[in-house]
Amino acid sequence: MEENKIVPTLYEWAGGMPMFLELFDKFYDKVLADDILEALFKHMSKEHRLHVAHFVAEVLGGPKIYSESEGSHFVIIRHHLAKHLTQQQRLGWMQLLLQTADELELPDDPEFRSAFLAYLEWGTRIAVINSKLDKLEEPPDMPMPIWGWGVPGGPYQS
Ligand code: HEM
Repeated sequence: MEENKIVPTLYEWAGGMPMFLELFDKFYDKVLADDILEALFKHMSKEHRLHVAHFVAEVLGGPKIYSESEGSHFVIIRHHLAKHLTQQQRLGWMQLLLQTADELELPDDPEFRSAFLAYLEWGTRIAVINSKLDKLEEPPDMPMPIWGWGVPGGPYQS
């Protein structure tokens, strides 16, 4: 990355809130049509897809809609407790999300995709770990995660 360039957040580079809303809307449509994932999600609330879109957008540098009016990192972890998620389910979740990202033509530059994938790997593995627990020992005011560009430092801007 060149010097003196303003580095956008991952949220901005992805396309902002309209992109996150569409991404998770289409993604959960696919989840409900998926043999492996349907049973897990068939009772999810109407707001589920909106909350996940707001959460991921915030982690990637977007507005604090999730943490200020919908939940917290503690709350999101609590949603996964005792769900006993499997690696097969996690991989199915990842695969459908990445497929949706391609279909919606999220930026596919190596810098963005490697950072986005790193966050998804981290977040889904945390979800699986927490799903094996029955209760949370963490403090309720634990901070929201914040994800950045990692080693590339930003998108390639010529
Ligand atoms: C980055 C990764 C993930 C994020 C950010 C995330 C986010 C969330 C959020 C915000 C909720 C609560 C939604 C609400 O307010 O109604 C939730 C619930 C849930 N998540 Fe995740 N999640 C992730 C990964 C996963 C994975 C990998 C699975 C399983 C394959 C999973 C399964 C579930 C289930 C079963 C629920 C409860 C659904 C219900 O209410 O019936 N999550 N997740």
